[in-house]
Amino acid sequence: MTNIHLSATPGVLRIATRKSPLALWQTEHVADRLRAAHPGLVVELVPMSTRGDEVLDRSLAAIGGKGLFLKELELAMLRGEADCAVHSLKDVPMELEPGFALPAILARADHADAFVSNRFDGIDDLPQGAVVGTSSLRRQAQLRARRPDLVLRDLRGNVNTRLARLDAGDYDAIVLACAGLQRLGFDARIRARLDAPDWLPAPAQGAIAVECRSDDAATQALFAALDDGATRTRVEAERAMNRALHGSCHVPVAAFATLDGARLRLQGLVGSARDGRLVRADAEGPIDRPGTLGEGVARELLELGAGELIAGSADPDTGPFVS
Ligand SMILES: NCc1[nH]cc(CCC(=O)O)c1CC(=O)O
Repeated sequence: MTNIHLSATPGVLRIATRKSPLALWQTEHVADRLRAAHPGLVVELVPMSTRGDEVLDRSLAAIGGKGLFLKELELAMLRGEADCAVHSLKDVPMELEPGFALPAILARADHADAFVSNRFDGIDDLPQGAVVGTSSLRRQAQLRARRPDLVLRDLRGNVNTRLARLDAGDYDAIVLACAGLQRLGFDARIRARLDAPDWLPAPAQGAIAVECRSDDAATQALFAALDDGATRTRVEAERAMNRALHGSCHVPVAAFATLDGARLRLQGLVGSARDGRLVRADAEGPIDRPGTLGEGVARELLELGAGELIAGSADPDTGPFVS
């Protein structure tokens, strides 16, 4: 694949990435897949120091800004410093910045959440009043619904930091994504998978997406080989539901779609991290209309009172939490 013209140096593709261990793993993974699909193509990583520190991220979320680190990587693409960027799709805003596209959504890894603890086997095994760490409103709402007695404490930082805080004894258990743990070699830390239909993941959890400029046809052509149609269909339904609820990764919204032949099934949930109220809905539709299915489930959730739960989820003092 040497005849494709790339904007900067012909034959070289530069991928912007954040510097966290999970972001670097995911970007290396995409780079390896790309090299395998296009022998001779030179793929380089452009690790970026983002200003997306947690304080800033939180204050931006509070005023309605979203995913600061995405903006940084997009700026790099606009400046011509990188051709594309790799993201966890669950952290990508429902509305992309104008002028950007997702040319590849990779085959989904494990979509489920993980219960991680050094002492207990699962949520139901926790003693009365146990302390569980997670800053995700979605995870907090589902924990509260199942175990109103638990003490939920904030837990931020990258996967490695969160595990270190568990090991330091700050929590009895924490909840993380299985996919992130598995990618970083921490499979053995998963004590229980929290899975559908009882427990639902974030929309698009476990899926990696590549972003590039929508006018960059050469980069889009290179990534076609990495796109997984089944995953794209499923996450489109999940993200359409979240979009219709005006969701982001800062609201207690969960969604999980599955494919069964030509049928697409979507389960959705909206909750309250404060009192554990949950509303659930699910529906089935044809695989060629994922957006319609997502919007339909969102409408059902709104009829069940999801709007009030979402509006009541933002903490007036600290702003919404980050997942
Ligand atoms: N918000 C951080 C984040 N973004 C994506 C993942 C996991 C990987 C994935 O969903 O693909 C994680 C860590 C976690 O939630 O435990």
